[in-house]
Formats: sequence, structure tokens, C-alpha cells
Amino acid sequence: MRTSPPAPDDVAALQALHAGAVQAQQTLRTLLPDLHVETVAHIDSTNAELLRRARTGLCQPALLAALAQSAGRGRHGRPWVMVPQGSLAFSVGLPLQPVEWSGLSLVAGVALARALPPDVRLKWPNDLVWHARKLGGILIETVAAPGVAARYAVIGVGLNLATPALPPQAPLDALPPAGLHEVARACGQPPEDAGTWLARLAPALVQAVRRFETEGFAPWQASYGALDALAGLRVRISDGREGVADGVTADGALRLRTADGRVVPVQAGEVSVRPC
Ligand SMILES: O=C(O)CCCC[C@@H]1SC[C@@H]2NC(=O)N[C@@H]21
Repeated sequence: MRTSPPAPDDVAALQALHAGAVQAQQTLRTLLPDLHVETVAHIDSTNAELLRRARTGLCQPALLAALAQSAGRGRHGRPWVMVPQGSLAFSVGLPLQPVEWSGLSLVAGVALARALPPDVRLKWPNDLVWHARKLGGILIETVAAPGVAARYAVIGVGLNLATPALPPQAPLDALPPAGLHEVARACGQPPEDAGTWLARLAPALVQAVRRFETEGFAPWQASYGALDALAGLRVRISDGREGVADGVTADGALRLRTADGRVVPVQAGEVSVRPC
């Protein structure tokens, strides 16, 4: 709990973030007229908060963004640490009833990558990368929505704006981090604040997820392929399997071409790139 008044920088940053959320709400007013938007200075985790609300029956579409998270979480129970010098963290929550859930995180990745600078790519299943460095990630969690057939899906997005220092305990096969300000500099563009990115990314994400709900992953397969950072690389899956990454299947599994020439679908796991 905060005991001192927010610093002026926090106030300005929160206003900018809020302006981005309101702009996203405007963009989405036809698709999601009841979208609730909220921006907070501090929270444990935007994903955790929307899931808590859904469990108590608050299942309306929501966009929640935060300047700081004390318990941000990533995939596989890992912590997600925001860069204090510049970060974007938001979650979109909405009741969802897709024909098939597989591929949702890949669709979210495609939508985000398309709204980010041109060189941003996707590392299966849901890392946003730039020149083999991690810019951000996506964490999707769902909960049963009381009284309705749909589940409530919470799609959390964390993006570095500033480039984080490499943590000393980083595993050797983890991707080194990158930040969007650095990407903008490399493209000769000025850096943009978290609110500006939120206004672009949240609508792109919601529009894609709504389309996924009715059409599934298959129409996204080619778009994913065009953004696939792993295509043609030697990879190792966290379960020990190795091979060459060969795109994704029509339901979003990673196609792994093994040494004996077979292609096996990998439904889940962590992927590390091996030296050639
Ligand atoms: O790369 C990953 O493992 C996914 C990271 C997802 C982090 C975001 S930040 C906003 C939302 N709230 C969380 O606690 N996690 C997601």
C-alpha cells in the first residue's frame, strides 16, 4: 500500500497511460461498447486482478493497465519484472467462447507484432522479439465465468520500453532483453510513451481475438509464418526434443522437423535456439 503521495513523474505517466486507455476504448466502441477501462499506478498483477474480478462475477470486457506491478507474472510461473525506466503492462479481459482454444496466444502475438515496428517477430509460442532479443511477452489465463457458457479470458501483455539490464542470474539460453525505445532509435523514430503504445496495441489485440473466436487459428497460420522468428532454426524443446523449427500447424502447434525427417507437432513447452 502506498503511504506517500505519488511523485509528479508518476502522475504524468499515469495520465499518459490513461489517455491511451481512453483512446483504445474509443477505437473499440463499436466492437466492445461496454469495455471498461482502468489505469492504476500500482497493482500486484493486472492479470491476477481481472481474474479475481471475474471469479466474483465481474465478467464485463475490461482493459486494465498499470505503471507498476509488485507480482507481475510470466509463463510457467515465472515472475515478470517491469523495467522501472519504462514499461507497458496491461491485460484485456473478456468472455470468450471460441470453437477451439488452441492458437489464441499466437493470434495475440500476430496482432501485437503487426502493431509494433516492422522488425518485431514472434518466438513460439508467445514472445515478442527483435533481432533475437526479447521485447515482451503474453500470458493468457482463463477462468469459468459464473452463469455463462463462455470462459473469461485474460490476455496480459508486458513490453519493455527501456532496455532492461541483463539479470545476472539469466540462464545462458534465455534471450537477451530489448526495449521499444531502442527499436524506435534504430528505425530513426522518436520514442513513444506507454499510453501511445497502449492505444495502438489494445484495439489490435481485441479485434484479433474477436476474429479468432469465430474463425479459429487457421486463417492466421500464414500471417504467423511471416512473423516466425524460429523458422529454419535448430531448436531444443524443454522436454528434450531437438530439431529444426518448421512453422506452425493449422491449430498453432510448433512443427518440429527431427533428425529422421519426421515433422512432429509440439503443443506446449519452452523453446531454446541451438547453435548451428
Ligand atoms: O513472457 C512471459 O512470460 C509473459 C509475460 C506477461 C507479462 C504481463 S504484464 C501484464 C500482465 N500481468 C501480469 O502479471 N503478467 C502479464
